[in-house]
Amino acid sequence: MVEVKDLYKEYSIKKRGATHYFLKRSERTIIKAVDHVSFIVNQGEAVGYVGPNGSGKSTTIKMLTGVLQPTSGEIRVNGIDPSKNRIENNRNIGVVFGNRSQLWWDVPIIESFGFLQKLYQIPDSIYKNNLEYFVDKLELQNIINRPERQLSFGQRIRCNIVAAFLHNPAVVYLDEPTIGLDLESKERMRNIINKINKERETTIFITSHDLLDIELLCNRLLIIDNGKIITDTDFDNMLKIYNRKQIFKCRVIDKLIDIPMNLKKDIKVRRLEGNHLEVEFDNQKIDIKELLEELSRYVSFSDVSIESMSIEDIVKKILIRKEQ
Ligand SMILES: Nc1ncnc2c1ncn2[C@@H]1O[C@H](COP(=O)(O)OP(=O)(O)OP(=O)(O)O)[C@@H](O)[C@H]1O
Repeated sequence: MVEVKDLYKEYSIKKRGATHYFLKRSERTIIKAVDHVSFIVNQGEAVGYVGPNGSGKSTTIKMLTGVLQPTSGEIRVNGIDPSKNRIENNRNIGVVFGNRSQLWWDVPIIESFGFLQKLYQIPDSIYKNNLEYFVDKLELQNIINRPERQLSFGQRIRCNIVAAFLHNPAVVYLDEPTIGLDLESKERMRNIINKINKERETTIFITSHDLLDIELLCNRLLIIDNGKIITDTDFDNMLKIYNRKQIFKCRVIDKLIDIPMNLKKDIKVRRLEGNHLEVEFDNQKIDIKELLEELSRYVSFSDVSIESMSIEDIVKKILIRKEQ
């Protein structure tokens, strides 16, 4: 279980023109990277931690893994304070940073795994089982005898996934685990993370700008913006609320009169570019016949389709609504 209470982290950066090594408060700018955040993640949950660039995701993960010390607030991961008991905490957790490796650059991958076995004191039987399982599932047979420096980016990430899961951690943090991967590698990665989460009840805490990762892997979504959690929601519940909103797309043949952004209450123009028109409507309040009648007052159209909102649309909407 991951318990986070009133977590706060500020960075202090030098103002332009400040010259001294020890700076007065007036010579520093304070950035509130994580601003009094609280949440609990139960064992076996898969939580997506999502937000715009600079919203505080990596800073949170660094504090959860014990790399950074909070300015104030409390973290307990299975009862352990990560920054005070880093070694003990490391036995419980696995970490994958999409842009950083935890393997040794010049050493064959299998030897890196061997070092990790010693470091985490993984019993031989567990190590052997896990190694066989991951090598097979991630198709690493032909790469584990080569050093990391000889591997492609995708192969390196796959090896790092194994490194994170070898010691059967209770919690795994994944920071942009599929960044830079091709579609097939992303799918393979998601499948294995999903399987481990379901079969071993490993808690998964994942940040990704690819919201399909979140949609396919998580059952709960935390949205952070400017260091604050603005949404903490069960995924199914969120979809139920937002899937009432649907997107009507069509090709405009002729414009009769200028189309306003808000047609009727609950019908909004999302996009009008060239002859491509997209309209958002609430399917609980507006039926299709009513929508078509309303649109026909402004345009004639063809090639009609209706789609549900993507997770990306929903997150954007939540972020925009918060700004207003
Ligand atoms: N070492 C640092 N020193 C000063 N400010 C920092 C430092 N690291 C991060 N920040 C600032 O803290 C805020 C949060 O950054 P963080 O890296 O946690 O965001 P993020 O949500 O992970 O962003 P991204 O999606 O771009 O990776 C940003 O304003 C960032 O500029």
